[in-house]
Amino acid sequence: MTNILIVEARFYGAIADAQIEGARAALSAAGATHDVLTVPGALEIPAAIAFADASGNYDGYVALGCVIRGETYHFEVVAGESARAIMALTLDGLAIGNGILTVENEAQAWARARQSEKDKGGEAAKAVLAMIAIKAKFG
Ligand SMILES: Nc1c(NC[C@H](O)[C@H](O)[C@H](O)CO)[nH]c(=O)[nH]c1=O
Ligand SMILES: CC(=O)[C@@H](O)COP(=O)(O)O
Repeated sequence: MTNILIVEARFYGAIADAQIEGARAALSAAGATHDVLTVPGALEIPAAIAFADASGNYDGYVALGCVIRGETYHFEVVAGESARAIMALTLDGLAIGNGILTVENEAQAWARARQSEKDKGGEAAKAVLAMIAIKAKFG
């Protein structure tokens, strides 16, 4: 049984609630089990995944969060560094679906958070399941 850890950054709680619905629906449809771990913000997601991976309990991870541009360069730091660190973990052999939204405003976030044609949470869940299969194919 494939077991996934969803690591959700709840910086924007209502958006996080919508995102996780799509991820959960996709994982359930695929017959995968999952746990949920909550972190404060997107910058904490990569370390939380690394910490959890040490347990050996998970076949893969779904990263969920929402980074909305503000007035300062901090958007680039949070959006860029969370993505870079997640990519580094994948290159270390972890299967991770990155569903962290990096958007200009809340409207763009909502258009991608709910289960709709732009369901990034569901997309990230499907991506990690695909990568688990690819990883298994090559041993
Ligand atoms: N501005 C956003 C943040 N900022 C917080 C950081 O992610 C981090 O928690 C803090 O710097 C402490 O280490 N996080 C988001 O997820 N989304 C944002 O829009
Ligand atoms: C992405 C962020 O860190 C952002 O929400 C912070 O807003 P600001 O750049 O106005 O401090």
